[in-house]
Amino acid sequence: MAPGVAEDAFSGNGKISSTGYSKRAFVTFLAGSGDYVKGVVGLAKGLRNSKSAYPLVVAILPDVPEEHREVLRSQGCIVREIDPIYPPENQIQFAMAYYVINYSKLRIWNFEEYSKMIYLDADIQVFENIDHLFDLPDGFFYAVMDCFCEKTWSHSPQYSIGYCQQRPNKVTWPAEMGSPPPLYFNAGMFVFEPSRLTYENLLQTLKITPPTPFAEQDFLNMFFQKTYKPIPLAYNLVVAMLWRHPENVELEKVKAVHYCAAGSKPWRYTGKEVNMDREDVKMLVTKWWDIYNDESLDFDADQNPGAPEEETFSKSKIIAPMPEPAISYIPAPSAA
Ligand SMILES: O=c1ccn([C@@H]2O[C@H](COP(=O)(O)OP(=O)(O)O[C@H]3O[C@H](CO)[C@H](O)[C@H](O)[C@H]3O)[C@@H](O)[C@H]2O)c(=O)[nH]1
Ligand SMILES: O[C@H]1[C@H](O)[C@@H](O)[C@H](O)[C@@H](O)[C@H]1O
Ligand SMILES: [Mn+2]
Repeated sequence: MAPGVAEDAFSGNGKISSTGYSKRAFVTFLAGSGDYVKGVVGLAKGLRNSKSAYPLVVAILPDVPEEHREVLRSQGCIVREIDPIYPPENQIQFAMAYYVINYSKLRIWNFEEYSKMIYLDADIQVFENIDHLFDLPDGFFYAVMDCFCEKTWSHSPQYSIGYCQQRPNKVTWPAEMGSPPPLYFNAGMFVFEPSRLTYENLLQTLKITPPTPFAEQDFLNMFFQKTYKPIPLAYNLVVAMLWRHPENVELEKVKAVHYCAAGSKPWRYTGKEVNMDREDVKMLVTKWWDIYNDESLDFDADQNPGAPEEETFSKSKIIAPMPEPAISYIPAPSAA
């Protein structure tokens, strides 16, 4: 059990409380005209398959084409356009060049019509109901601890000495390197409370925070360091855990899988990249496709009168404009 979280917080059955229904939602993020829209469609269907009681909001950047917005609406998603957010200019190299667009995710703290949300990357699939996470006590930031062993971490001191918080006693943190790094979460999945105050604080803090390799993931880790509470790996199985820390993985208990390792995105999967020929990876990719291709999981507007919301409401209609920071920006590359 993750430190700091009561066992019974994970035994909920996903029932809707009479007051909480409209104030809770899942939220994902979509940028560009590429194939991540498939991930969002898969996720919407996966949430339906898991009998979730809550809708999926898709925070989209202006560069998402109208056909893709229409596909998302036809799958029951609530489409919300957001303006991009850029970090202060800096010469830093992101672990992946496109991570820069992920700072725009900070806009979801401004979705104040929801009291609690669960953020999921578009390359996550939910295989079992996780609605009970909405019942976790307010006031904390919940997410799954990351692993530092993949090459994407090669820039870090953790990677250079072979230290990973997933097995902190194998290589211990050397005293001469100071105190060990604080617990670090993967920002592909987290439970949070939208709040105007937090949102403004995030944007103000970003203005004075130089970008770092994991972009908004590093930033959120810094910002929520004191309120972060780890939750079990089953809520965001970063696929590399299968070969880096198999002793920590109980595959049959996994509820959400994060296809983030190189070559593992199901809609791009070829099986050729390193580790991609593993049987467990093939099985998880097949399970993703089974949901994506299952027509019985398509949204049925007749069964859901009134949903999804008719209109794609843009930020300008519902949110008072946020002044842009008076600093120079790194231009965002078009999304991969
Ligand atoms: O062209 C793109 C690229 C990304 N995305 C969105 O951005 C998310 C993040 O991208 P990836 O899933 O490809 O990235 P990783 O899983 O490797 O990224 C991890 O590190 C990132 C650092 O910026 C973010 O924190 C991200 O949430 C976290 O899971 C996607 O799921 C998707 O929702 C798009 O919509 N279009
Ligand atoms: O967010 C990143 C990303 O998901 C990478 O693919 C993974 O290797 C890292 O551990 C993680 O920090
Ligand atoms: Mn991801």
